[in-house]
Amino acid sequence: MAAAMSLVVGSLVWLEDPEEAWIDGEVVEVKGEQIKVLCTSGKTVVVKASNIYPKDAEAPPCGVDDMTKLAYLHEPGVLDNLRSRYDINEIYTYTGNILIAVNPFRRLPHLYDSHMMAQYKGADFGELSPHPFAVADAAYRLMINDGISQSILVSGESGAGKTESTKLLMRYLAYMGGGAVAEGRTVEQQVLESNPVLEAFGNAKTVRNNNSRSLFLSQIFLSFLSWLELYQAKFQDVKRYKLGHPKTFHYLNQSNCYELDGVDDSEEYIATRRAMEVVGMSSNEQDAIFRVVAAILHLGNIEFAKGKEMDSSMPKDEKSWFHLKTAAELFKCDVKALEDSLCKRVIVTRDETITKWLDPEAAAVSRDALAKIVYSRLFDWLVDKINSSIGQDPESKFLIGVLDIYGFESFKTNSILDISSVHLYLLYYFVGQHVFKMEQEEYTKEEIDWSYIEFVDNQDILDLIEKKPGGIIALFWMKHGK
Ligand SMILES: Nc1ncnc2c1ncn2[C@@H]1O[C@H](COP(=O)(O)OP(=O)(O)OP(=O)(O)O)[C@@H](O)[C@H]1O
Repeated sequence: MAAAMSLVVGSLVWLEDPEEAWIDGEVVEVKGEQIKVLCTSGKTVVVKASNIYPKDAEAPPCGVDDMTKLAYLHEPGVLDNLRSRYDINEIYTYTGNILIAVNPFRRLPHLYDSHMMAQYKGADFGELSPHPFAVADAAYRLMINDGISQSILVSGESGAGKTESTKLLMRYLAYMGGGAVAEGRTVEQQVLESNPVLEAFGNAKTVRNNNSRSLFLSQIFLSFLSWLELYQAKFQDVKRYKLGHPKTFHYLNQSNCYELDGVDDSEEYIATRRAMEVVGMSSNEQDAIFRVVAAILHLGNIEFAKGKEMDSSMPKDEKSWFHLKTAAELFKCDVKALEDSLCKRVIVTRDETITKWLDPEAAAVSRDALAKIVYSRLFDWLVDKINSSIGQDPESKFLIGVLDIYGFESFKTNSILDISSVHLYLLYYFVGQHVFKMEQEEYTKEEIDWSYIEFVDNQDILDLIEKKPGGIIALFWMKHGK
């Protein structure tokens, strides 16, 4: 049981329900560990005392704006509070200095207009309703007044609203700090327009979210959104880059999904181009970007067959030769050099350089690796370009980092894509160090009477991965001679 509560007839409680998650009710009979509860829904159930959580009889019907005000901070209490607030259109709630956002799945423009930004400017944290602007304002003022860099971590499962929240934080920070105008564009405009550019090149449609960052750079095969825009929008561009329908490209046709409801690809393409202009990309640079993107697509269509030498490979047929030549043309590199980079591997030892043929299977792996690395470099270039065009001051001593990172999602099978050691660290730092340890130290310092809350952190898992010399990574490098 969550809290040591004395259950008597008349106690209000929460109990788990397979459909509703949690339902509430009133204890009508206590027989040792067996508790009979009359649920609000009308049904009566008998449950073990250890499966029951106390319900605060005095909780306000509209909920509380900071969960630390709750009498019981357990799962049903937290969820009930969030729902009560959501029912009155309050999508934000604090837990101390953490802001919880519940995705409204509808536009709420009145919450984010310039009048709202002006209200939050300089207001004490907690003075106004919970809001991302309040978090951004607190970070901004701490940086300016105390001269300490700040970080804001935005986390949650896919589709939870991280990107939207991040945009709001950025909008507020740009509003506070971005007054300067460069080449007719304000820094605020440039910061905000950097989003559509990064989204066009970094996002993909997933089962849960049409514009998901979850696969950011890790699976370019699914990241077809910008290619799709590219194809649909401008016929002359399609011709220039020798493109065709997305379904003719291996890197785009894996998901069999070429259209998104409510998304007009040509409009998106034009918006992306406009955003690229706003963030300061010249038309030559834009052309180079789309050339690289198109080249990657052609690269993906090169298939390999057995070559003349033993265990060697070569482009399979005329079609593959066409894509190889087009990729080379678009990359502006030598066709033979590109072919060699796919079909051969160069091993440099201390004494000599050995060139080894790759069989068709290995050549395909090498092709995909090249596509990924080029795409990844392109994306890094975009980020650098945006940063320099926004006028990031290399001399600046302080910064506010906004990290938008998906949280751990518990799927039936969790793959390596779902959780990384970065997540484990963040979880360790944020939940373990920040939420629990720091709070508990604070209580001890202020001599507040409280009972120690036991929590299991993920230090053991981190040690398993990273600890030297016995961790997985250390063992891996030991085996591979580094
Ligand atoms: N505050 C909000 N107001 C209105 N709509 C919202 C808000 N937050 C989220 N949404 C809606 O939910 C959708 C998904 O949100 P978002 O893309 O921010 O999720 P995410 O957590 O970043 O997902 P992923 O990890 O998959 O990238 C948005 O496209 C938008 O329609």
